[in-house]
Amino acid sequence: MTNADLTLPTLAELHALGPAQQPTYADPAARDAVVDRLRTMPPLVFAGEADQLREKLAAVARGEAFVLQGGDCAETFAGVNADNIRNKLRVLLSMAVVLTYAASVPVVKLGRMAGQYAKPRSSDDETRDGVTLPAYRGDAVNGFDFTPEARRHDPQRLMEVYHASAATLNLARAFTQGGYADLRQMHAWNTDFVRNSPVGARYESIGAEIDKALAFMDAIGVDPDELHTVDFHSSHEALILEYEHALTRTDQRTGDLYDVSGHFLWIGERTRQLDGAHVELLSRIANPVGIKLGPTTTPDDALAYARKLNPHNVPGKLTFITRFGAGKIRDLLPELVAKVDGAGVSVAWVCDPMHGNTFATENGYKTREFDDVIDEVRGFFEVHRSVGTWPGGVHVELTGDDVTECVGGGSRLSAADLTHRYETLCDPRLNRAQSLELAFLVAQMLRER
Ligand SMILES: O=C[C@H](O)[C@H](O)COP(=O)(O)O
Ligand SMILES: C=C(OP(=O)(O)O)C(=O)O
Ligand SMILES: [Mn+2]
Repeated sequence: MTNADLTLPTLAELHALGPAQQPTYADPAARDAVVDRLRTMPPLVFAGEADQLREKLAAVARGEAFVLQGGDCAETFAGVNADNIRNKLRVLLSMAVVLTYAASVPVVKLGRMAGQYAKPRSSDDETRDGVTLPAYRGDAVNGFDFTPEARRHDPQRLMEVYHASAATLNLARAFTQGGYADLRQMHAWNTDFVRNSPVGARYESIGAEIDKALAFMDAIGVDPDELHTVDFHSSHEALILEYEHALTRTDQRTGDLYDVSGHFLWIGERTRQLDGAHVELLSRIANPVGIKLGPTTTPDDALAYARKLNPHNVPGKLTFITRFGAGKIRDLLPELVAKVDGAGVSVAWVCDPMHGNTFATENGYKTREFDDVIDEVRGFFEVHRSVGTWPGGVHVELTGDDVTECVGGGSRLSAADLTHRYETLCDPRLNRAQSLELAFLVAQMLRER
């Protein structure tokens, strides 16, 4: 048994806990109709798949595997097309190959994909040229256009989240199981604009070594399935209670509850109140779950989260995703890790080096400096090394396209360069080259351990 209590609180009971960051729907009857309809929809993922992922994350908690979790800050309905999904998948697959090959460690691949449509925001409103409207909260809630109609919270969008997630998952399953993820295709994942960069060349040279190894295996008649398909899992922040509640179902095999909107769900930094609705809901499900821990998290908080979210201390059930910022991680993380480890809590530790390192440029772009991102990962490795725990993975906001949203990296993007292709609707993502560079640097940190 992975959870404490097999009953599901009602939506009304969850709302009575005063959840943060929820949409305000003007028409409760329209909202209820959407929720009722969602309750009848087939599961997007299967409970058995969530169990398999939990087993893989158990290996991470034991120090035997590494998590690569990545994707957009905010997926969009407009982004549900083959090119966009393929580009994200291939950057993740390329990064996973670099990590697996260069660091000889199994990589658990988790997309921030097929459900990542709802955003918590710092402010409820946005003002432009003296006009104030509700803030954009992700395509799950409202539209990005700065008009009163677009910014209205519309419950019908939850139905669209379901369909967009289904379409994305369907293509991801086809890509990862249907031949495209074959290791022999790894050169094809390297797109032109990266191939001609130093990091692209480095990737191609790993590719040449892998080709040699594959030819050798061919010659001796070894051809394992693992070379042809990839295990890929979906994840998103479980933010909108209506949506996650409607997709929480009892598994016929075990009688346990699963949130079938994704394989892995996490609780965000802004909704991690210990007695709050998000922690309550995710404490009832058997999926592997994560919780973002920012710099205000005390060691006792972390122990309380573990007791609540994983009362039976099941390995692989709980992931702590720390997001302290490069300037704080070395000071604040050691005590947290030491206390959790000392209490015998089984947890996978994952580093989100993005959300503690966001700043605005003088020309008004929300950005992150590539060196800060790397420095936070480095700090994460240092802390785990000093405590004697396993740095279990990274969680990054990235895209498969050649966008200009984060400064720095091999091509030294400057603040002025951000004007070229700044396309995110929420937080700045690493572009494809920056993502591959990060993979090489993390592989090196793993090797040096
Ligand atoms: O993705 C995370 C949050 O939604 C995001 O960082 C909030 O950004 P904001 O401060 O612009 O609202
Ligand atoms: C909202 C996010 O992060 P955090 O909850 O850590 O701020 C996110 O992952 O996009
Ligand atoms: Mn974000």
